[in-house]
Amino acid sequence: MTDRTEGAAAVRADGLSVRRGAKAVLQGVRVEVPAGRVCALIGPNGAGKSTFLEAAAGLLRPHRGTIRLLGEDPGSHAGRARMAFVAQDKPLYGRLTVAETLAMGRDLNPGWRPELAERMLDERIPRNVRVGSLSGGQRTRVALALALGKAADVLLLDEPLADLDPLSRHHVTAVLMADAAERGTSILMSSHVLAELEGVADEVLVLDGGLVRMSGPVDDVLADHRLLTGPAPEPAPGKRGVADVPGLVEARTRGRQATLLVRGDGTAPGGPWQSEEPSLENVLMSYLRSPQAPPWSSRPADGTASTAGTAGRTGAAA
Ligand SMILES: Nc1ncnc2c1ncn2[C@@H]1O[C@H](COP(=O)(O)OP(=O)(O)OP(=O)(O)O)[C@@H](O)[C@H]1O
Repeated sequence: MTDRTEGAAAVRADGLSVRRGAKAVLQGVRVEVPAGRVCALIGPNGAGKSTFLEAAAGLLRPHRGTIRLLGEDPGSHAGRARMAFVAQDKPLYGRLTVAETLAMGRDLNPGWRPELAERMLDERIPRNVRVGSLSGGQRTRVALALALGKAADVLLLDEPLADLDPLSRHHVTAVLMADAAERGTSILMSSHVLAELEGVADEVLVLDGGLVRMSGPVDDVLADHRLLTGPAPEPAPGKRGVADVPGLVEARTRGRQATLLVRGDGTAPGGPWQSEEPSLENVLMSYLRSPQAPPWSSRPADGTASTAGTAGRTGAAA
């Protein structure tokens, strides 16, 4: 690591706007993903996740603002050398065998580490078959092996788990976490598999409509939210309802039972309420279902409107 980039964020976007054709996809994104962490990039279809990853990989240039990868311009030689990117469609040369693909990785990357690449594969992926004849999930494993073998400082992975069976997902996440722990690799990976991010991601970045909805450490996200479950208060004129709860992100009612996700300590009228720490999936689902809830960030420098612990009235969804 050079002095210039020592201590730099894995990815830092400052007022980042990216267009695709005439469409403004990312709109002034300001966010910092710390180095040495596994960050889950979440958001609905069309949110701008792939666009953000492609900008971080130097494949799309900003229309406005900047994006830096470990302090480097991702389009520069230094930026490209420190990063490996696996695109959503996992492009590979179908006519090469798996062994030839790995040999190509070795020839193209001076720091190639064959033992790291091998961790992504197993005996069910024969080395002598053409990549074009592998299943989608097997091709994903080969694309991830190429990325891991490069021994890059930052891995940018676009839906690496999407077409993997449950065992392969488990294997791939274990290999990625081991790489992060052993080499301090920074990993930014998009995913729709929210339940499987728990225990894997230590940071979360949520995009929606090209804007940041949430960013920060998972521990802070969980510590700053509560899940309240109890009898829904009877609506009555002049009486506080669940929609008035301070810091409310989302209220859902089923029959007489209400479940509220609130920021901060979150007290609600009526009750008794059972208060518990939500799962990461609880929190992410509530934010994705409640576009009116203000963004959340533990880092005031990030491009969200409020910070952890600042519970305010945020609206309700039944
Ligand atoms: N090659 C392209 N040309 C023009 N517009 C594009 C192109 N690729 C994506 N877009 C548009 O950019 C927006 C963001 O797309 P992007 O692929 O970044 O979203 P995403 O969050 O990765 O979605 P998904 O979860 O479906 O993969 C969408 O509205 C999409 O229509």
